[in-house]
Order: sequence, then structure tokens, then C-alpha cells
Amino acid sequence: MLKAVILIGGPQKGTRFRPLSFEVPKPLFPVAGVPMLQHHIEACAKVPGMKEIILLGFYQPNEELNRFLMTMQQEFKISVRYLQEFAALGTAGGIYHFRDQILSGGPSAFFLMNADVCSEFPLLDMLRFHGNHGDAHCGVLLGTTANRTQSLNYGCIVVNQQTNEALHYVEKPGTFVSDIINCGIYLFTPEIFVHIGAVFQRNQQERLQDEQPLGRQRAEVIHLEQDIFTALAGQQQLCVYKTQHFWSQIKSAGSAIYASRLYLSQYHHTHPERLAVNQEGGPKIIGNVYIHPTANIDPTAVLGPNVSIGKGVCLGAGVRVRESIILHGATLQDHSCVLNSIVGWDSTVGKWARVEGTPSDPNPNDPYAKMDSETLFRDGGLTPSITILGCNVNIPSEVIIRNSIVLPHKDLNRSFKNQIIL
Ligand SMILES: Nc1nc2c(ncn2[C@@H]2O[C@H](COP(=O)(O)OP(=O)(O)O[C@H]3O[C@H](CO)[C@@H](O)[C@H](O)[C@@H]3O)[C@@H](O)[C@H]2O)c(=O)[nH]1
Repeated sequence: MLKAVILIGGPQKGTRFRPLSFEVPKPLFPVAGVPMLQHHIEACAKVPGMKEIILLGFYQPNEELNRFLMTMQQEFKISVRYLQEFAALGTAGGIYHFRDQILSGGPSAFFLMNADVCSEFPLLDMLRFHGNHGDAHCGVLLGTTANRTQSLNYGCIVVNQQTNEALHYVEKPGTFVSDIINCGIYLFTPEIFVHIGAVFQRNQQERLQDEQPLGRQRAEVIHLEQDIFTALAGQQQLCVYKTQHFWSQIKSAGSAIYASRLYLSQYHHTHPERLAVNQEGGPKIIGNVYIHPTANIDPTAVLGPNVSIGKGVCLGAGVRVRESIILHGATLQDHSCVLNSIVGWDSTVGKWARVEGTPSDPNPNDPYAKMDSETLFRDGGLTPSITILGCNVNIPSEVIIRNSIVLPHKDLNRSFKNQIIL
């Protein structure tokens, strides 16, 4: 029997996702038409023997999350539960705190995944790989190759090429360590809790001996990467399964558009029914496009490639949308044009208006390039990136909004470029 745990973080996380994470917790933000987490859940539900999926985070339970859990249980006929940490306990502290819940029913192993990644989730391959490498290892880490510069933004693993064992692990190193990076997707046997428990005990001891107990962080906060992997690497406890398939982090809104593109192209073999097709009386579709069945789209509109249109969206005559996500309830009036942008819930783009951003895709000439974790400002100016309209923003007719971030509930009255509109 198997289980899966997805680390969804909490409200302080997801700051690079603002202003979109004001309205919906980042893990529920739609990527290729469905909440980011649904891609994880779909992959887990396909694994034979999967009994339960646990979402672990420090969000207060809320209506949106509850509704999502209900829908997932009904759709995938599997138990999907949310467990709330009393504080941010780190990537290993949370699973350790809830170890009895995770191990109840006696799973032989469990998957652990970061919520903010997109991937083909080669879970079956990881299981097989673990079987082939014997039971000696308590964990399999999914790894992928990154270029040398970008590898510094991730956990880096030195791998024995013959045995696939992790020899050395450094989280976000200052200088180059290895071009094999940690994808944030793991398979663990229950044995992992012995190692986390040892760190917990050590933290407790140190805390008791500490003269200023308030000055130290709580013993329960444990980081899988720094506290566990670094120690276990080289101990013949961890091995690395390297994927050749797509994988990306979803940290910023720009990376959500990139992740949408990856999932939309995967739909050709996983969910062809989710891809829009050209048909009589319908809009012109170019490349991969998702359209929610309730969207109302004028037949003269042109959409794609890489477009996701949410629930109840209205697109007028002659509208053009490319490389963008249009969230539910938004209206794009006649002849408006939206490129490389996210249009927030219930926003309106006026007639002949143009909303345009600059894509921040990985370098297409480098097979190992990843999305850059963009900084908002560079050299005192806003870094050109995708344009984001928060929820309920009104863009008047005939204006241009370029490379800007517009916070929710704004009525703009003119054109803007390279600005954050508060
Ligand atoms: N439940 C819970 N989840 C958490 C907590 N802290 C982080 N998370 C979740 O754990 C995941 C990792 O988040 P970060 O701690 O922000 O790490 P990172 O910068 O994304 O780096 C991690 O992922 C990279 C791959 O995307 C890895 O390369 C890297 O080694 C590391 O694992 C995210 O899904 C986040 O929501 C916590 O205290 N509690």
C-alpha cells in the first residue's frame, strides 16, 4: 500500500505570486485549466495501490480548499485530506509531526512532493527504480539536469554514475557543485522518520541546553534538504532517479504560463478532451488551448498557442489572446489583444485595448535551461516580465498596458508601461 504527501506551504509563502495569491492560495491557482495541485493528485491517483493523498500545509482550512478536496475525492475516488501544521515546520518537520497519520494503515512507502513544481511525475518509474535498487535505500530523489549557473538556485546532488547513489547534497550552493538538481519529488520508506527523529531529538537537546531558548527556532522545524539529505548523502541511504522529461518550478506568475504550456502539450496523450479544436462556428485555435466549457467566445476570436480560458470568461469579436491565462469571470471586449499576460478574475479589458507582457521563458537554445527565478527589480527598474492584472481590474478602451502588475480592484484611466500599479 502507498500514500502521497504534498507540501503546500502556507499564506506567507507564494509572495512571488502576488497579486494573484491574494485571491486564491497559490497551490490552487489554475495551470492549464485545473488547479496546480490537481496535476499532482491525478498522477498519484494513477499509481496502483495508492490509498491516500495528504495535503500538508499551514493554511487555515478554508472554503476553497474544502471544496477542492471534495471535488478531488469524488473525481478520483481516493481519500484526499488536508492536515494543518500549527506553524511552518519546514519540509521535514511537518511530515514528522504527522508521521502517525502518514504511516497509519502500514504503507510500504510514500511519495512526498512540493506543490510548486510541474512535472510528468514519473511516479511508477520511481517505484520500479526503488525496487531495482533494493530496499537498502530509504529514499529516491527525482533529479534533473540544469545548467551550471541555474543549478545554484536548487538543491544540487552529486550522484555516483554507476550506482545512482547520492554522494553529496548541497542546498542552493554558493558555487557550482553538480548539474543534477533536486526536483522536490521523492519516494520514501517509513525508515526516513528514524533519520528525521534523530534530528528532532538533537534539536530538542540543543534547545534544552540553550541559555536563551526564545532566541532559537523551535525544535520541530526541520528541513529535509539541509538537515536530512545533506547528512544522508554518502551513507548509501539515498539514490537519484534522473528524469529526461519536463520539469519546472512554479514560483512566479510568469512560470505559471510556462508550466501551462508544458501541461497543455502533455494533454495530447493524457487528456486530449481538454484541448480545444477548430470547429465550425467556433474561434480560431492555434496550437494548444484550453477553454472551459462555460466560456462564451465570439467565433471571430483567435486564441493560442498556450492559452487557458477560465470559467465564464467572455471574449468579444476579433479578440486575440496568445501565451496567456484568462481567469474566471473576465471579459475581453471586442478587438482587444492580450499577449504574455494573466488577466485576473472578473477583470475587464476594454475594446481595442492591448495588454502585453514580456515572456520570461528559459533559453530555448539550452536544453538544460530552467525558468529564472526573476527578481522584481533590477538596476532600480521593474524587470520586464509578464503583465498581471489582479482580480476585478478595469482596463478602459484603446489603452496599452505593458510589462506591468496591476493590483486588484483598480479602474485604470490611461496607458501604463513598466509599472506596479498599487
Ligand atoms: N507544509 C509545509 N510546506 C512547506 C513548508 N515550507 C515550504 N513548504 C513547501 O515545500 C515546497 C518547497 O518550498 P521551499 O522551502 O520554498 O523550497 P524551494 O526554494 O522551492 O526549493 C525546494 O524545491 C526545489 C525544487 O523546486 C529543490 O531544488 C530544492 O532543493 C528544495 O527542495 C513548496 O511547495 C512549499 O510550499 C512548511 O513549513 N510546511
